[in-house]
Amino acid sequence: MLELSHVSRRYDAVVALDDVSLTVADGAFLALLGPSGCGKTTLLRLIAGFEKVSSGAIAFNGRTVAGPGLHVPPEDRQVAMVFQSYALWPHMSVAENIAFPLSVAGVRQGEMARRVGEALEAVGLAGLAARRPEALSGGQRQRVALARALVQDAPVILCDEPLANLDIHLRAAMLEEFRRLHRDTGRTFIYVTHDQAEALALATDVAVLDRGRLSQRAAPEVVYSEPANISVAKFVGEGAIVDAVAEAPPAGGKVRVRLAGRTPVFRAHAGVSAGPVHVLVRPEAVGIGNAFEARVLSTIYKGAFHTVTAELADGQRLQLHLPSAPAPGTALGLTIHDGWVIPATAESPAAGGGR
Ligand SMILES: Nc1ncnc2c1ncn2[C@@H]1O[C@H](COP(=O)(O)OP(=O)(O)OP(=O)(O)O)[C@@H](O)[C@H]1O
Repeated sequence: MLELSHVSRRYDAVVALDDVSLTVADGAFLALLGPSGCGKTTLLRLIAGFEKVSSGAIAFNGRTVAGPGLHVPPEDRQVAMVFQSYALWPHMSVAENIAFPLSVAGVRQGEMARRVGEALEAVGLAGLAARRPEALSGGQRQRVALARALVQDAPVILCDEPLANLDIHLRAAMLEEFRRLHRDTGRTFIYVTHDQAEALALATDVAVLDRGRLSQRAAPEVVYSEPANISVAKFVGEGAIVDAVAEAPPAGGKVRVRLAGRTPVFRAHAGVSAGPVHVLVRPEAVGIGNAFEARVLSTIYKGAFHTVTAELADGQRLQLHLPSAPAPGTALGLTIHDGWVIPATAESPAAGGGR
């Protein structure tokens, strides 16, 4: 188990990470998610040991590796890292690149050859052992980097946006690859991404960072359907955040709100009290019905459906998916099947609520 306790990292006046505590169970796939500059890479580099904590502590299986006056170097932490840039040696073959960490660790030739062979097999590159990185595609290079991480037998694999440089088709194939390797190897993966679809697809746990602080750490389904605050709600998934007024504190996890002249009942965050609230409404929770009068503002063709932005009577906007595109200005009757009520904060939703 990996445990971070009150970890902060400052660079002069910049607070890159602010009092982050979290635990990662053995065999988990934790996605670190958040907007650019929120501290994801810093957190990964602190775990790897490439950076020192300013305060707080990091422990692997009860052994403290970073803390006040203590900094265990990366090579003694039993972690392996996969970088966005692949970081392969251009003058070495694929096999030599993968063997490199083993030769540094003094592993014998015979065992090295066996382990390199297994790692090549695991990532589907058995036929390319003698190639140089320059003669590989981006996806193949990333597989080499992945094999070099796997070959080390480190129980924790740290991945820093490994798919960011790949085109959309390769990303999908490599997503499958990461998922399969996680399942087959039983290792713990900590995976930095700013792509929420990637995080939701791969992770057993998601940690969302916002300006250096941990906003939420939960299963992907929980982060999606019950975001802890408005920054998580805005960052993960599609949908609109609308202003409403809760009529009373929630009871049994539900609350009645006043919204655009109606009083629907929605699921509610435990921190909600009576008064102004925000409501996250996902497009799949909105359908044609007769609860809310609305008017079509715009549509975007998405292949399998059209994403329609519609304006409610009070001027707030919702999104929904429809099989065909109504013309702008068309009157629509809508129903909202589901909403997630978040306490109102100083931070107000985007103008009009839609994204
Ligand atoms: N070596 C450094 N010196 C000064 N500031 C730094 C340093 N490294 C990171 N920072 C700052 O710390 C904050 C967090 O950076 P970090 O790279 O961890 O964010 P990130 O979430 O990984 O962003 P991105 O998705 O853009 O890679 C940023 O404000 C960044 O400018």
